[in-house]
Amino acid sequence: MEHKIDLIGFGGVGQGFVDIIREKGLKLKNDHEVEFKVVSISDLYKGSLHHPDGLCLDKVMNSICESGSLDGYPDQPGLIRGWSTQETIEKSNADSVVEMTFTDVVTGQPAIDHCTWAFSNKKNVVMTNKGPVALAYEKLSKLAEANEVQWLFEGAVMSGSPALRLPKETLTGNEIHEIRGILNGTTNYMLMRMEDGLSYQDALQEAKQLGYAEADPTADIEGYDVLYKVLILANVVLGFPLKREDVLCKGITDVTQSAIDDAKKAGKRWKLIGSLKRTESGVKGIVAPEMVALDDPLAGVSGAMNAITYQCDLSGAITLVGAGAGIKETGFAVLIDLIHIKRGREQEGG
Ligand SMILES: NC(=O)C1=CN([C@@H]2O[C@H](COP(=O)(O)OP(=O)(O)OC[C@H]3O[C@@H](n4cnc5c(N)ncnc54)[C@H](OP(=O)(O)O)[C@@H]3O)[C@@H](O)[C@H]2O)C=CC1
Ligand SMILES: N[C@@H](CC=O)C(=O)O
Repeated sequence: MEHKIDLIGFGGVGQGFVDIIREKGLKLKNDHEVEFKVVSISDLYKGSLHHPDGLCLDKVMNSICESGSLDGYPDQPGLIRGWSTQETIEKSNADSVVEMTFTDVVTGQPAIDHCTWAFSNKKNVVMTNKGPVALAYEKLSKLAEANEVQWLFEGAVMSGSPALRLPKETLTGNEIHEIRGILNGTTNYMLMRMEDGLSYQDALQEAKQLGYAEADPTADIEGYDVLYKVLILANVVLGFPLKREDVLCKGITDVTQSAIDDAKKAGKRWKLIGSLKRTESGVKGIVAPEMVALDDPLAGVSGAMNAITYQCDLSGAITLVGAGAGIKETGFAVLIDLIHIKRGREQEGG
């Protein structure tokens, strides 16, 4: 079965996903009987390409490596250059749109528009962008449902670790009354490197180079990225429409070198924690740094690794530890969502 896709946003994650398809395309075809064909790529500065029969991904990556843009992709009959993102989503022959543009922590745009255009044109959306899920979950879910398409976003929380599919599918039947975890790879990596003696700025620089940080890393260090993940977990896992303004949010900007040294002396370690708790009046969410004791399981989760614990009424506490950020890991999240869409189509007899 062929599954045609548009890639919207072609930065680290987009290119990581393309590399996975280049490496594993044949195996995916053999194991899952699916061939993912990238028919369009649209990026703000790198340009855009569309070919209804599919783009050659080796040539795409050669062009990116040589010029940093898609301009070096060779001409061929049927190739269209220069479509805007809207034209790409509305005019291409793709089955699914993969949205990997930057996460806007105030408006969720332009990614909310990207979803709206895709659903209105009967296209599934897979996304790693957190904005639309955190800010417009109810509205966009309804639009996807009305158009009988799927909206999947496993990569939005803990990149390639199944932080959403685990509670939604494997733990289903439980009542989850509390969720707590380390939900940002950049800050967890920075806190580890600052314990090693690196300055705040050098630690941030490393996290950027490793592809963990947001395009504007203020979102990581001020806690907004965790705030978004907390909103997603509240809406999607707890089914509660928590809003941004309901969550107390504090990042790691006050965690200075001397605060790190004080924690060390006390046999503790700083971690940026996101948590949600059901209360009589709804769901309470908090994002803040905490000093955890070294024997707390969260203390051992280091670097870009993240961890999340779901407190369940039947199965007790279940903790998932895995990558919280990373190019290949987030590319995998896109792949697994696309495989799920393909499985869903099979079940419907499509
Ligand atoms: N990196 C990670 O570990 C993870 C990332 N995510 C999320 O995935 C998304 C992508 O992350 P990542 O690849 O690292 O980020 P990058 O900043 O590397 O890539 C984002 C790309 O989107 C492009 N872009 C921005 N606005 C538009 C637009 N309006 N239309 C088309 N393209 C646009 C940018 O273009 P240009 O640079 O040319 O301006 C850039 O190439 C983000 O939302 C991020 O929050 C989620 C989980 C983990
Ligand atoms: N910037 C984020 C990327 C994944 O969501 C992080 O560091 O966790």
